[in-house]
Amino acid sequence: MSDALIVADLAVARGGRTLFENVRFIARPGDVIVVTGPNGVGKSSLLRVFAGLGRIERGSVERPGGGVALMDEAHALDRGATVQAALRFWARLDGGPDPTTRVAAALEDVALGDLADVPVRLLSAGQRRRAALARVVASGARLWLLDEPANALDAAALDRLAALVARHRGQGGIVVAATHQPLAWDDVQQVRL
Ligand SMILES: Nc1ncnc2c1ncn2[C@@H]1O[C@H](COP(=O)(O)OP(=O)(O)OP(=O)(O)O)[C@@H](O)[C@H]1O
Repeated sequence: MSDALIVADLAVARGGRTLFENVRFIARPGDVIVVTGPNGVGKSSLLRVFAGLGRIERGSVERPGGGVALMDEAHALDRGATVQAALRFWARLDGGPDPTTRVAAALEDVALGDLADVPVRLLSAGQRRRAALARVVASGARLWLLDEPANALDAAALDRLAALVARHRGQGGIVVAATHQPLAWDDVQQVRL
């Protein structure tokens, strides 16, 4: 297994229809890929394939070693649990040492430390998105797959997201983000579907 995400001549279908084809790129440690395109073109489907959750019609995807974390609506936090309990559940599933410490640090990273004991169902839309980002941060995975990470975020939260992405790439991480919003991140590769 290499340390890069290698995508070769990829085509993905859903419901018997080819969504896109001929997607190819290589993302090495420190690289950020921003995927754009109109509604329904298949951005979320592409991230699911990178996470190993979707079917490939043609081509290939080679994932880097070091784990994958997908932030999307399907990986919602337990609405009845407190923020920290919901995150610890995922941190334990993701594996690695000391989930409690990792979750506490990730909550500080997204400025949700003060809401650690609040039930997930009481969070605002932007706070929920920050909690979902904390799940990805706490996972310790090398490859972050972020589906619409900027949705519902205010200016301060957008700055923190950018800083966390910069820190992750500085540590040799790889980020693939699907977005409708312009992301003010430096030095990214664009993939348009
Ligand atoms: N489970 C499914 N079975 C069949 N088709 C599906 C399924 N899930 C999604 N699709 C279809 O696949 C296509 C791509 O959906 P996807 O969510 O990947 O697009 P997207 O580019 O992320 O869209 P958006 O910008 O609206 O978030 C859509 O036409 C959608 O209807």
